[in-house]
Amino acid sequence: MVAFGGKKLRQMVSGLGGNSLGQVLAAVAVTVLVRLFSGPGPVLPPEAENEDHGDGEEKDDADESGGPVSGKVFPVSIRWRNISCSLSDKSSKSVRFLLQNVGGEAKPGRLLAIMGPSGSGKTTLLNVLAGQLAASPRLHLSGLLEFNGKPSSKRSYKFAYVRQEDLLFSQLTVRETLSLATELQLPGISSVEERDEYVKNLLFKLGLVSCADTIVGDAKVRGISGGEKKRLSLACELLASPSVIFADEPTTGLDAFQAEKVVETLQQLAQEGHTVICSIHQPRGSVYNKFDDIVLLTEGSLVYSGPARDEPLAYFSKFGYHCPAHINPAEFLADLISIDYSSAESVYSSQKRIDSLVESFSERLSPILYATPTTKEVLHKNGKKVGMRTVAKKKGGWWKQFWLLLRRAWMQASRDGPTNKVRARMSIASAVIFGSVFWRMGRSQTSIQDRMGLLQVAAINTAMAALTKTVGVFPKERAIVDKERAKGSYLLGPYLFSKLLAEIPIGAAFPLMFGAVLYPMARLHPTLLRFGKFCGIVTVESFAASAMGLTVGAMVPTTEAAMAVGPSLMTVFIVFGGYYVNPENTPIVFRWIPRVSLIRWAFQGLCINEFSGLEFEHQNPFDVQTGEQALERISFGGSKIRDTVVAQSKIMLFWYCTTYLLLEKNKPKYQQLEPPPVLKLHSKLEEINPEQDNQPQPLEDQPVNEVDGSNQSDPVGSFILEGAE
Ligand SMILES: Nc1ncnc2c1ncn2[C@@H]1O[C@H](COP(=O)(O)OP(=O)(O)OP(=O)(O)O)[C@@H](O)[C@H]1O
Repeated sequence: MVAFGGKKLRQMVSGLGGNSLGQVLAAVAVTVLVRLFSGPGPVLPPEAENEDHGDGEEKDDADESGGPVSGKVFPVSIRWRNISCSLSDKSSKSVRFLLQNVGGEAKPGRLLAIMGPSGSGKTTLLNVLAGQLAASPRLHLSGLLEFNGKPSSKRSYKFAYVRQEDLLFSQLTVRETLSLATELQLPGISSVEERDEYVKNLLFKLGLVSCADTIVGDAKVRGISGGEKKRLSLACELLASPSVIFADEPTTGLDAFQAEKVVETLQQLAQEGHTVICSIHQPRGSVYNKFDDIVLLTEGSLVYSGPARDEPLAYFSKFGYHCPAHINPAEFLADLISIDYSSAESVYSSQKRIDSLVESFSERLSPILYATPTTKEVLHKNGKKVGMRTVAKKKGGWWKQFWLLLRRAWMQASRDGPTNKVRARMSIASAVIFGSVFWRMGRSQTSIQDRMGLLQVAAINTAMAALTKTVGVFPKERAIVDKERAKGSYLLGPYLFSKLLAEIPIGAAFPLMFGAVLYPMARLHPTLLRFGKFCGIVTVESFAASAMGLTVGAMVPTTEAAMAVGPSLMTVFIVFGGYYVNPENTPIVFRWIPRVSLIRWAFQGLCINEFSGLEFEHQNPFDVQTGEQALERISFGGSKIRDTVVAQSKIMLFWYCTTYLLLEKNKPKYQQLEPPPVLKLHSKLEEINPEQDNQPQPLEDQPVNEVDGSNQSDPVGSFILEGAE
């Protein structure tokens, strides 16, 4: 093992001149500064805030739904009752209700908006309905949820979940995004012409024709607009032929025009037979008028659930709250159910008003009768047609997936000009700075330590550059991949393998640039073969560091966490990088680290490449005369460059396998929906008063599940659910 640490290092420093250590420290400091000031990190897809993944769907039900372009949709009604979601705080032993006894209904052909002030529970309810509420031991979720009269555990329909953040590859054009998604998700469309036609129809349907050949873009390169991104996300989701479309705040961050276009698209999809549910904060009047139904939430409680437009205004006017003429009803409703924090009295009075509205509505267990219930005829009509035009859902084979993903990964990596420019500038800048610090090293005794110092910082710089690039990008890309894999678009193997291959040419370019500038400047061992080996060693090290970055990105949920974990982990490998500490002098538990440190192996390879065959000027008999003697002093004598390559390959393989296993294991988990306490349910059912004004139908009378003809209103039996997936 390395014997060149601790005391020997001090001896060397004093023996070979203190300047060398100063140079090393200066070079390390420069590395850090270059990293800090070399501009923003690379960006792949647009920023992802919620790491909530996986658009769930029933994969075995492909034949039930028509293709998105055909317009034939399998109709699905959703009903929910007594949905409560509580969050327990162990420290204070308190329980906070995020949702309390919420009920409602969404029907095919109708656009339902979940509205309410910020923090009222809109997203929570949407996630519950989609079975996508992230699992947490602090959460407790109970209630009744059924789809076409069947418990949610037995649902057999497809749904799309359009998230607030748009998870798209930034360097692909709109057409390429859809075309690749079609190839991956619908391999049944085999001919290019057919696929182009399919994509063309989708572009037309979603109003994306004018931007079809524009790249999606990101924070660095302007691409399509926010509204277009949202519609592209919708288009990608429609490929799965969903019956139900969930959209979480689809208008957030959009200007009024774009917001209206997005809601118009949702309305159009609803009119084609999809059941569309979206959460929305405070829509403008023209947007509000596009909703067929609304659910109004405040502080997790229901204030109104039923038809939109004039009905809620009529309902609230019964309590003396009249919407003034020419006022946006959405604004009126938002004001009505928001707490006014302007003064103590206003807080008290608005809270009182909200409490009484919640209480009034809770007295009606079932929501107000929907204006245009879907008839049996419509459901059967649509139901019969589906399947005929369904595109075969059999996924393409391993190699087909691999080639498609390789194409996509290559387009993403090679077109990302700003990121590649930043990386190239960073590589050249660090090489120039190190080259200047270690300018034209001679063959004096002091140059031995200079050389070692330079090779160590070169190994550190290469590893850190590759690691930071990967951890900065991969968590975001993982969100897209998780989403696509949840749809069953492809397997993990082809994805990882294609990513590895696509990134080889670009990943190799930067260490090569670094080596090409640094090598002559520092006047390292001056033969072409040694130069080639130097570049080869740093390139292999760079790939090993990238592989480690993938593992970190697969292990933690966000880019920020990966940025914290990755460099910290690398610091351990730097400490045991072969230069700073002799592992023999460390506690036994740490002595294995150098064997797995990619920095140490790179350093060892670079030292062997540099020192073997070199001769140094010497005056004293104890001076180092040859490179081999210098290698002996750091315990690298007798080692070969091949050892480095083999060890780095093993390290790389280890990190790739770990990434694979982590990605397989770290699938998102969702909160289970438990049935509400039976007694509570019974007592609530007994409270139903069919005589009440505006009273919705009692559960027994509600027309649901016309598709299979069964009576879905079985008040207890069919309501006992096992919860979302
Ligand atoms: N897993 C969770 N852990 C802790 N608090 C949570 C969790 N999920 C939701 N909340 C809290 O529940 C409340 C409702 O959140 P939710 O995101 O559903 O509100 P929202 O109406 O969608 O708000 P906004 O319009 O601001 O997005 C918030 O106060 C939120 O902090």
